[in-house]
Amino acid sequence: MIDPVTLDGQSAIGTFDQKRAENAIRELLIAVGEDPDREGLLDTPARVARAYQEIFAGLWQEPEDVLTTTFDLGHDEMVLVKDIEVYSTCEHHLVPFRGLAHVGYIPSTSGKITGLSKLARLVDVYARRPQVQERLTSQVADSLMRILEPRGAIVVIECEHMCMSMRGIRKAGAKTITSAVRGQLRDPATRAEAMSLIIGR
Ligand SMILES: Nc1nc2c(ncn2[C@@H]2O[C@H](COP(=O)(O)OP(=O)(O)OP(=O)(O)O)[C@@H](O)[C@H]2O)c(=O)[nH]1
Ligand SMILES: [Zn+2]
Repeated sequence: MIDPVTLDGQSAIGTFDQKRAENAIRELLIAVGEDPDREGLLDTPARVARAYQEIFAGLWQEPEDVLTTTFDLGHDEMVLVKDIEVYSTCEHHLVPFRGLAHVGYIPSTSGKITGLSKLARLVDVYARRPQVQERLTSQVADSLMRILEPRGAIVVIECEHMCMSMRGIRKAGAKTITSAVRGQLRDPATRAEAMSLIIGR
């Protein structure tokens, strides 16, 4: 048994094992009644394993890896990046959920801010793990608060879960909306301002 390492409340065993993933996909194909030796499936286990390495790349990253560039611009009002594409994987069914993330924060009084693209990279670090939407949302907010030390942060994520549309209850189009609000953004007026920026399309 390999000791797991803990990453923000999630655990991982630390490395991606391509051969093990390939064997597992081959076994899965047999289990569903397929023939993994037919021509069209010969390269599939290796291909799927590589795809999983990409889809779960966030397991080998820390938020500190992406929230590197910070500037002291002296801007101490809200910064909000909205409509960030999110692709993640439901940890219950290992099928995708996808949608949009909106990430905002009020910089510290010193005006410590990060590059705009880094907010989208931060979402990716956590989205590229086996996830539930609630945890993804709070991990993004909590790591922003920890690393940038802003006065407040808000993260709103809206996604369609394929486990609810392509199987199970089969309700295509249903959207799940989650939010995590920290610090001064909990103040009703500030929160309302952020929400109106997010909702106003
Ligand atoms: N809270 C939460 N639930 C999720 C998320 N992704 C999937 N789920 C739910 O996880 C639950 C798992 O329920 P189970 O009863 O164990 O699994 P199941 O029999 O496959 O459930 P059904 O999807 O209802 O067929 C389902 O209700 C999913 O909709 C998520 O990000 N957050
Ligand atoms: Zn699911």
